[in-house]
Amino acid sequence: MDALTRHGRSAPDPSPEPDRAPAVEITGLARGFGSGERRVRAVDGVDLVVARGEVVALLGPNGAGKTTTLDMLLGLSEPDAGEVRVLGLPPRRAVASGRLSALLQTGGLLADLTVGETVAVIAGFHGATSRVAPVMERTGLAPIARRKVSKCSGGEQQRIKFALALLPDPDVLVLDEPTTGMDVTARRRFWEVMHEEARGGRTVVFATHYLEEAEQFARRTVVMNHGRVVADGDTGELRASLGGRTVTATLPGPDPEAVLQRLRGTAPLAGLPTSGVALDGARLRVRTTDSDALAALLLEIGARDLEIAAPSLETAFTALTED
Ligand SMILES: Nc1ncnc2c1ncn2[C@@H]1O[C@H](COP(=O)(O)OP(=O)(O)OP(=O)(O)O)[C@@H](O)[C@H]1O
Repeated sequence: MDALTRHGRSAPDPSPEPDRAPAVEITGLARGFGSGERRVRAVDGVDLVVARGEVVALLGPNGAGKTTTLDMLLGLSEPDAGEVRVLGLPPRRAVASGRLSALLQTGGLLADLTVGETVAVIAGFHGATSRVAPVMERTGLAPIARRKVSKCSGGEQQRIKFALALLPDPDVLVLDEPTTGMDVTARRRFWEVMHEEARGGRTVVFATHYLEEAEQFARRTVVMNHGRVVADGDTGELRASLGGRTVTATLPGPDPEAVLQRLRGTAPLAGLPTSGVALDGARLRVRTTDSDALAALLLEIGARDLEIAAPSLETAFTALTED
């Protein structure tokens, strides 16, 4: 059996893990830095339950509290308040038993070792030497196994860290901005591998700045801002949460302004907020909940190049996190 499959775990975990405990259970989590006036509430009352096998994207602007949350999820720092359980266990026990691992932004690699040596040494710590070859293969490191870590690009070093995170065959994988430094091809390859891992039943929680990564990869997205969860749900629904569609078309005739004025008095444009209507030259752009009726009206008056688009996740994200 492929050493990477989810069913080949040879050493059963002796911990008294409740069978049905969720992959991640975070309750009332809080953590601040500094004191007095300067106190920053980095994480300010976060509740989050992630079911086993879920893939969840954690989105938020810089300083939203994502890394601080992930650090506590991994047992790297202690909360001021609240509790974290991973598979029913305190995070450190989950890490010690190899059921939880991570690819973090920080944490160095030893520059003088080769890629192959790095993976082999860490595999030794985990008692997972049989997984070295399949993990190297899966993460695309086999062709550069003899290269010194110091000669690897930023993206390659991320792949090495990813390989190290896979070595213990974890049930829960936490990734903090995993594709930083990777070019487009490497990012695509990385997510292909992650898809395979998730299909195999691993739970994946990842923080990212790339909205398209959440959109393409995570069925569920959690948006954080100022240390709190401001949205949590199906990624597609979140995208559509602003409601409506954007309808764009080129207006006919020499005086688009006058055409727009006339349209303004007609349903469904009549009554729409001005902020949702923009005219750039002859190109009209309208956000509306009745895109069918608007499209019909525009075609009727001879508008051209009609486009109807759902709001992007980026639009939803900006609306959710702007102050
Ligand atoms: N060790 C620390 N000491 C003081 N302040 C900190 C510390 N770690 C984080 N903070 C502050 O806590 C807040 C949350 O930071 P955090 O790194 O968790 O955000 P983030 O969402 O991961 O941001 P980014 O996307 O930039 O990585 C920020 O205001 C940050 O400056």
